[in-house]
Amino acid sequence: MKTLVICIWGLFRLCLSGSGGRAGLICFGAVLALNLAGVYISVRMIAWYAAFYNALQKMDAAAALTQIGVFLILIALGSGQALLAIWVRKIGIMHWRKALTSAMLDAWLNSRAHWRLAHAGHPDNHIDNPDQRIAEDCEIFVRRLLNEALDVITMVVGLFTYFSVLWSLSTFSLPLGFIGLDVEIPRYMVWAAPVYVLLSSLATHVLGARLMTLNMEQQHREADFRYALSRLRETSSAVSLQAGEPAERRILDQRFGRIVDNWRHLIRREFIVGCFIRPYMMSTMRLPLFLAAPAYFAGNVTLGGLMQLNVAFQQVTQTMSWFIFSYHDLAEFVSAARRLDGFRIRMGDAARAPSGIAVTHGDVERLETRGLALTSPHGGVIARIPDFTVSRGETVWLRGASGRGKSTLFKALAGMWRHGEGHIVCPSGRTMFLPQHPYLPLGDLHQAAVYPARLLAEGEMARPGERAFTIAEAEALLQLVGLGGRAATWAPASAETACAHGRCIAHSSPQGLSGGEQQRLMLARVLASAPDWVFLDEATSALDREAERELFQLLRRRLPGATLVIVTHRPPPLSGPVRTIDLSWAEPEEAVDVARLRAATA
Ligand SMILES: Nc1ncnc2c1ncn2[C@@H]1O[C@H](COP(=O)(O)OP(=O)(O)OP(=O)(O)O)[C@@H](O)[C@H]1O
Repeated sequence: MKTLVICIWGLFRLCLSGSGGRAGLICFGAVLALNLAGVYISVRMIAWYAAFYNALQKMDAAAALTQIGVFLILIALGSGQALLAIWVRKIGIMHWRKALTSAMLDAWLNSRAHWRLAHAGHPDNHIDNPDQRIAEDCEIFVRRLLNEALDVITMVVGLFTYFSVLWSLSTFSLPLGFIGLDVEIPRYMVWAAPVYVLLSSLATHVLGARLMTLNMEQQHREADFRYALSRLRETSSAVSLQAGEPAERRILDQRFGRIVDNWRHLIRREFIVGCFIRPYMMSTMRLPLFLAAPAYFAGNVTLGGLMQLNVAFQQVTQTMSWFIFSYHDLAEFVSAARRLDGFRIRMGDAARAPSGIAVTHGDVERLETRGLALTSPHGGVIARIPDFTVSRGETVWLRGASGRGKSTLFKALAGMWRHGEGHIVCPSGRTMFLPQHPYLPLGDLHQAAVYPARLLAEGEMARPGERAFTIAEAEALLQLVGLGGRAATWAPASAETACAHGRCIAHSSPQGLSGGEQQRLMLARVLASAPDWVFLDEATSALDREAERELFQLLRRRLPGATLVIVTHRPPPLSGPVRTIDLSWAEPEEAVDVARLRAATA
């Protein structure tokens, strides 16, 4: 329980971060005030019952007519209060969700936690479906937090109010002579309400305890299924070419089957809890009438008083029954909070994870590795890298057989790969790594050409110090790499549209470009970024020899002072001097003592 409170408090503090947090707090206060106004209207409504039914009992038509007018005013006020509270509540949810999502995105993207979590290696550090946690759990957490917190506060205030009304109305006692006891229970209607609710809450908890775990599991399985579907959408060309649809279907069926399995348990459990909650809800409407009937027949209370008592009792039981009615919502809230908190902790751990490889930043002139050994996350040795130094302006070909650790070496040079030992002195200038598999971001082709820089909208100016490009500049870059005019005609195979800067753009998928075209696009990005150091990991493997030669010459012409570190399986077709560093002999001769590495870096 203590850890749950700490976890909810930690997430709540994230909701309060930034300007959205303050705006959400103001909304919270406004809804609270409206809810308290709602309690006041309910108390007036209880009094109305006595006035109206007494007027009916006395056959006083004029008084009854007046009470109908009062009723209409109360209904108008109550409806206005309820609608306004819902509206402000939703605005508050929006503000806090924005703050929480932003904090989660920061944690996920900063310190490359997103990469480290995906490549954690150890199953204990693995985190499933971060997309679901950020998109869905943040929304559930904020919505439930705001709703339940407001309900609890309103409930406590309402409870005192309704209780005092019930106390003032229940002046009569219940003689227990009918069960042979010579005692009376004074104000028995007051005691009946909490006893009834407490027993019912206990029963609900016992019956519904498993709902929490089942709900959590359901969200987890739903996210797994969604992930498989979106992955199929992204890789549909590869699946189709290999006629992999039946295999995909099997995977999807299996994942959906897991949803159905859990769903069955969930439905069964909800049914069991419902078997209790339904009659409970219905009985609270009539129970007070039955309980107060002896007092009515004994002449201790009028018809109006009976109706007033009925409503006051209902208000007390309904308010106290918050726990019972909200059980499902609370279960969902707790599971979302736990998932989010687990995610937050893992992201923090991933960002702080010690590295066996010491990376320091020297001057812009030099890249150096000393005693570098790369291991897998599980500790197996991937490669020992021979010591090498690369100077500014050089062109270096890193060669080595497939699987020798070239891409992993690049990741280590980029400061991402932490498993292993040794020392890297990185150059301090602007660096760019082109990965082996081209990446196309969401957005149009112009945006993709200047990624990760920003594409300016028509007439927009770059912010001071910002690297941003106009559409004309992006088009010029595309022309340089042989993709001129493609942005206008390009219709990606699976496109969805979204509106940005007032115009609709196609969300691209790699299927819209050939492999070679995707690599050309990546090289346009290098020209846009104009880095001092360029690391190309088989970045031209899909191009024919002539196109490869042209593009390398283009790179050299446009970036004459840049260092090119190239990983390819065939010699890069460059006319100038190219130094070769051979990684082939870098096969491990002995296993790296991973325990020693961990101890050294802890
Ligand atoms: N996250 C990881 N977990 C475990 N092993 C990994 C991981 N990433 C890479 N490896 C292993 O490290 C070895 C080197 O992989 P890497 O991709 O660096 O090779 P490469 O030299 O670039 O190969 P290729 O020329 O085929 O692209 C491979 O055996 C690979 O399975």
